[in-house]
Amino acid sequence: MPMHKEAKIYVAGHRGLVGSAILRRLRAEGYSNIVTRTRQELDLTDQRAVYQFFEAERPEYVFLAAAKVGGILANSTYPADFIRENLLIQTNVIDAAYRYGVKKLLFLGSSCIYPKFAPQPIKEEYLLTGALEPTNEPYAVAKIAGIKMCQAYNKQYGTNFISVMPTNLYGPGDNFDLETSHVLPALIRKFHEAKVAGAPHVVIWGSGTPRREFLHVDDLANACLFLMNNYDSSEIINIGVGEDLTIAELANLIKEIVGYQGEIVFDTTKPDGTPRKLLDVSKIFNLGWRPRIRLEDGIRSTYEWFVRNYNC
Ligand SMILES: NC(=O)C1=CN([C@@H]2O[C@H](COP(=O)(O)OP(=O)(O)OC[C@H]3O[C@@H](n4cnc5c(N)ncnc54)[C@H](OP(=O)(O)O)[C@@H]3O)[C@@H](O)[C@H]2O)C=CC1
Ligand SMILES: C[C@H]1O[C@H](OP(=O)(O)OP(=O)(O)OC[C@H]2O[C@@H](n3cnc4c(=O)[nH]c(N)nc43)[C@H](O)[C@@H]2O)[C@@H](O)[C@@H](O)C1=O
Repeated sequence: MPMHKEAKIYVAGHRGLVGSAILRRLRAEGYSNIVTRTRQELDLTDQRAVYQFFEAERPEYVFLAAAKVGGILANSTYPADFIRENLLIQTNVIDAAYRYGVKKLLFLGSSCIYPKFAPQPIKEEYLLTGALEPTNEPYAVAKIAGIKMCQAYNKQYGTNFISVMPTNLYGPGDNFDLETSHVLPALIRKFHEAKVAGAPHVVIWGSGTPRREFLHVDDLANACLFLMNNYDSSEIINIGVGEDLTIAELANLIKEIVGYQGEIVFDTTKPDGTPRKLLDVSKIFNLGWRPRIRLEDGIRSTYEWFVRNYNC
């Protein structure tokens, strides 16, 4: 059953890339009873605080978009933080959702849960059929635990917790820190700063040959609301666009959009990560959902957002 417009909805992680987009979308669609807490107000790794919050607020629906998130370097530098914080946050929120009678919860997984060498495009059924990519294995193991926890609670307690697997995301509100960000915001920043400084070249990590798929976060938010209102299965479901490109192609596209004239240099001492990560999106497409924002348009608007918000 779809959420009614006055339903009490908790968006966990509402200041992040995904949570802020879900909040925008909920407000745009007229949902008026939305609960949020900053990390300062509610640390989701603190079980007691999470139970107290659910007991006091009694949300009917939960979008679980709070997590420890980062790009390839952050994941490989802080594996302990990635597994610990994600296990704690998701365990606390999923368990509290069960204990305090949440009608439906949407858990955000990630495409990195699939085997490193999964056949392409990646179908949902490939989960746990092979070894994971080492640069983000602890994060992926935490996400897989979250999926299994939702499924186990549905089976044992009859809850309605769904798990969605988005591909790589980007958009307004992304993390542009060069040490911890994902590739797309990192390249926007690198090309912009090189243009402003008149630098002769921009360094791209790895060989440029890995392929990635990119989904604008406003499309992702749209998909999350669509699934919250139309999907009631324990089976995981992919969210993507169904097309990918190489990191070198992405770099050239961003270079052109930013208007940078210099060279691109590849630093092959940095990891490539998974060689290819293209999701099979036939399941969500068959339900009637489609992304709307073309990659080039999405990068252009995200670049404009970056320039406005980073004061450069
Ligand atoms: N970005 C991507 O490319 C992809 C993301 N996803 C998934 O989407 C979800 C959201 O990711 P994204 O929006 O990119 O991440 P962000 O880092 O942008 O946002 C994460 C949010 O979680 C909050 N948070 C983190 N730790 C805690 C804590 N201990 N207590 C309370 N709040 C906390 C952060 O709060 P604060 O702002 O205070 O730090 C922030 O609002 C994650 O589950 C991620 O795995 C899936 C696929 C791709
Ligand atoms: C969403 C997903 O995101 C991560 O996996 P990833 O897709 O490998 O992440 P990424 O965006 O950081 O890199 C993609 C590719 O791009 C190359 N690359 C080039 N130059 C830069 C660069 O400047 N920064 C970054 N970060 N990467 C660069 C980089 O070497 C790699 O080949 C995991 O957190 C994983 O857990 C997860 O869920």
